[in-house]
Amino acid sequence: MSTAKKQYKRITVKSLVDMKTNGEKISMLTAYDYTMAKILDKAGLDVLLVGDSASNVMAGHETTLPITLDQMIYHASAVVRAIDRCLVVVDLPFGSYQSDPKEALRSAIRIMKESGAHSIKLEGGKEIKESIKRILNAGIPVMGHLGLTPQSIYKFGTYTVRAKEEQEAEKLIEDALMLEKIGCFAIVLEKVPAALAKKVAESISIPVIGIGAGNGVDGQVLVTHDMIGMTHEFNPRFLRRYLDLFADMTGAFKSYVDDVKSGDFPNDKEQY
Ligand SMILES: Nc1nc(=O)c2c([nH]1)NC[C@@H]1CN(c3ccc(C(=O)N[C@@H](CCC(=O)O)C(=O)O)cc3)CN21
Ligand SMILES: CC(C)C(=O)C(=O)O
Ligand SMILES: [Mg+2]
Repeated sequence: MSTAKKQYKRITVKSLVDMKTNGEKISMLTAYDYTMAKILDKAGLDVLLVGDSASNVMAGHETTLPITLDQMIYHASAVVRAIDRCLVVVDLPFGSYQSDPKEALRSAIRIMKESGAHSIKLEGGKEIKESIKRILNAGIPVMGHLGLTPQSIYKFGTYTVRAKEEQEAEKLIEDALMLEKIGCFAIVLEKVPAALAKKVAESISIPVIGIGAGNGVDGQVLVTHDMIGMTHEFNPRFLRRYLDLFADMTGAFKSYVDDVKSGDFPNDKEQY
């Protein structure tokens, strides 16, 4: 009897670099739970990001700062249980890596060991170079994140577009080159001018994945709940909404309330 196994083409950090080399764009969305991750994996996404945006989207906080390492591990382990194909990247949350390289490595190891994820992402450039090197030395793939870095929101005060000025743009390019040099497998570029993002993508061999960074980069990422219209009153220019689930779901919930109140639900067939 044949023992045919299901063959899944799993996405690895190597596949992403190959995609850039072959000119194939990389698709990435956020996932925080099993059910959504299952749908995203089946739909053919390349990368799932367990983003610290879970702090906003899942828990209702105003910023990403409050979410804890334990909470990120809880979200990441649910996502990992759902996937057959996607590469899973997990954000190191605020406060879990900024103190020193040893703390950063400890946090990264906890994510890898306790969630089964494949890689981690940290916000920042040269300020956290030693931490990134330490994590990479342990064999953990690292994705960088430059431009708008929401964990530093209180340093800037706004979510406006970053690196519009020459000096900031130069630092961003230097940081991107450094992240490539020390061995990161990809970089997220958030809310920077399209021309700058294109220049960065053309200057390095690792993939640049943009959010609000134009079409000259190697892939795109959005927050899933934003692109399916579940979140409300978040309308940055870079967001394309593919569904209006806030309205559709509200309609469904209203119908359920009506059906319960009227006694229409359950009917004869919906009982024992
Ligand atoms: N739901 C959600 N979606 C996200 O994309 C997201 C989060 N949460 N939480 C963490 C970060 C924060 N991010 C943000 C936040 C705000 C803007 C933004 O463009 N805000 C305003 C403009 C602000 C300004 O110009 O001062 C907007 O146009 O909505 C962009 C990305 C991206 N991330
Ligand atoms: C917006 C993306 C890149 C992110 O870091 C997150 O969802 O936390
Ligand atoms: Mg994040």
